[in-house]
Amino acid sequence: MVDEYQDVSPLQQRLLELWLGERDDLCVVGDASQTIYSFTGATPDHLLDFRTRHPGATVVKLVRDYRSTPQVVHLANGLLSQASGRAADHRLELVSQRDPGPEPGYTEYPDEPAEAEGAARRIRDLLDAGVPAAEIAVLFRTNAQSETYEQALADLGIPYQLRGAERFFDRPEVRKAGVALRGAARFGGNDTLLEDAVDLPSQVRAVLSGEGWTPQPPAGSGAVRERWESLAALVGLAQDFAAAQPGASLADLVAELDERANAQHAPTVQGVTLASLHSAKGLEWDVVFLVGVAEGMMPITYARTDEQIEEERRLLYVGVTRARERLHVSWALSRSPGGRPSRRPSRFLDGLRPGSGAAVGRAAGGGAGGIERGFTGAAAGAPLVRRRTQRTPARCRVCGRTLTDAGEMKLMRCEDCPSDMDEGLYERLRDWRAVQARRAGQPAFCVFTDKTLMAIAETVPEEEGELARIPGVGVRKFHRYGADVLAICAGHDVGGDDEEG
Ligand SMILES: Nc1ncnc2c1ncn2[C@@H]1O[C@H](COP(=O)(O)OP(=O)(O)OP(=O)(O)O)[C@@H](O)[C@H]1O
Repeated sequence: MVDEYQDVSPLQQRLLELWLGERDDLCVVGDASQTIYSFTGATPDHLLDFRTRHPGATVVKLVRDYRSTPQVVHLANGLLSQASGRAADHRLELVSQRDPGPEPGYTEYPDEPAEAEGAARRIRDLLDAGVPAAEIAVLFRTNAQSETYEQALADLGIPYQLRGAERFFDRPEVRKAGVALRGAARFGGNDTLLEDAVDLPSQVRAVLSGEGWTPQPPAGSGAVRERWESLAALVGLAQDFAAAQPGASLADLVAELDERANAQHAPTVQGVTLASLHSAKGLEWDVVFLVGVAEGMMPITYARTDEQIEEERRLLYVGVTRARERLHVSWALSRSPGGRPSRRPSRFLDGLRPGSGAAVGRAAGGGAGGIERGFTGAAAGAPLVRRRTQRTPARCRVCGRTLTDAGEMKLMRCEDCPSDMDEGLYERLRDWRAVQARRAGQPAFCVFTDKTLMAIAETVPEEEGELARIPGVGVRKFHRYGADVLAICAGHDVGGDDEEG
């Protein structure tokens, strides 16, 4: 008995033949529309030619779909109706056996971090409504996309597990890059590598060039490309960090990476699944978020030939058919906050998502609703000013001087300008922080650094917007600790006792 027979390689087929010998005692199960491993040499031809090789074989077409709602199946059928090539000639129109459910949702975001935060917020709502974390998955095209989602989930305190890949900061190339960046930060100006690097992103690019990063991606897919994508994700992180914290040094970036790695390493019990589309094969969840469904990612840029494009379509089909009840499809118009909104939603959704032009094949039609515009921060109702989008120069709130030192920016004043800190409040915040850190099993600075606590004790924020604007209070910390901090600032006792459990 062979499952996933559409994806057997010539070697596996040969092994099967050797096992079988002269016998015909064989059953194979497969779906040519789910062929997604052609790049490893696998081919659906063994499945499609089975009847020729075994003329006496009985063919059973399984068209009843017991997994997904009619709405999800409708989209899956719509995707395949536009497919071409040999596999598509053998496609089946699935018929859902389940009760109706919600229409798939489509959300467009201005940038990738906003998309990840949007998905994380929806997941938070689902968890609060009682959906088990194990019934939710976020599926993406490349493993390098995981970091943004790992961070967004960690920001909201949502446990997650990665499937088919190591956590971003555990990957060998990311660890090695971290060591190199740490070394360069320590040597600072004495490092000859950094001689020509004028700003933080170019310093990072210079250091990572020694680790295999190149301005252009390597040709093709596979492990080399995956490693490059990880390094490119680090370069992207450095660019975003430098844009949000003008004047930040390499050492500040290393501290930020450490903080992210710590936050993402919270122990998980049962979590939301983060997986690439390839490693989601054969699995299913009640709720599936298909993210990054934009041209360039889906189909991926290096898919050039018609066959490669068709394989990308099948990959999306695999993703759609993982959802039992709820499916959220999203994409971002630019990679980074403030970037040029040059991306467009995947061509595979043409004619299928509301508001898109007519499809080449039969449109899936149906489905009320439209595309949501996903925003973050204030636009989403939360009074957040996101660190990453902060563009105006930071100024000392005592003397007005432009601040360039990261520590001073956190304090929101020059180190030597007089502090008007409420000492009592500062102490109460420190006590509260110690309790939070113990509960989370993390060092205190992972909750808030001393500088951020000082800035809070000097500002004494009275409302959410004021707190959110304090550097060091990112989205994750705002959501996690904002209510407590505001209550402490208002003089309330938030129960700092460290009860177990
Ligand atoms: N006859 C049935 N009655 C009720 N539920 C069924 C029946 N057959 C399958 N299911 C359910 O449908 C879902 C999908 O089944 P299964 O995983 O076997 O499908 P599959 O064809 O292998 O899917 P894929 O290849 O797309 O991963 C599972 O949750 C399974 O329990």
